[in-house]
Amino acid sequence: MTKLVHVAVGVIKDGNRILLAKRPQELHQGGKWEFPGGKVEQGETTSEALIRELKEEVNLDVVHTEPMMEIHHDYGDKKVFLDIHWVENFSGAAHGMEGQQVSWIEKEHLQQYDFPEANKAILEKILS
Ligand SMILES: Nc1nc2c([nH]c(=O)n2[C@H]2C[C@H](O)[C@@H](COP(=O)(O)OP(=O)(O)OP(=O)(O)O)O2)c(=O)[nH]1
Ligand SMILES: [Mg+2]
Repeated sequence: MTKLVHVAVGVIKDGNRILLAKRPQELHQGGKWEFPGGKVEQGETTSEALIRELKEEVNLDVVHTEPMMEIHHDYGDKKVFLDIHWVENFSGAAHGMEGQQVSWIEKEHLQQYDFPEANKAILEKILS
């Protein structure tokens, strides 16, 4: 049986730009670009998990998140439940706290990046 992971994912918006981070090579789906986020721990809401993860991963102070969409995806070696929120209310400057590359990308250029398979629907929603 493959494990199921509940992930809080943030589509962080600053005007027309969205924040992307590059997944470290050694992780699941490594080398691909992602929307920052991470596993929801026991007792946390998705929003609480996302606020914690965004501080840990990219050093942003987030005040509020807004549910956007949910995606279930089976990678074969891992099943993920992506609980995706919009993040528009934050302060600070984005920095890759774990040494990962982070980049603000214009919406129109997002399709040029290599994302995990599950992210297709997120891209469509951002561009809709
Ligand atoms: N943060 C994030 N994760 C994504 C996206 N798309 C996508 O399929 N995922 C998957 C990749 C991972 O399997 C999982 C994210 O979990 P994570 O970042 O907490 O897990 P991890 O690989 O760092 O840690 P581990 O489970 O290997 O211990 O969700 C995305 O846009 N953002
Ligand atoms: Mg993570």
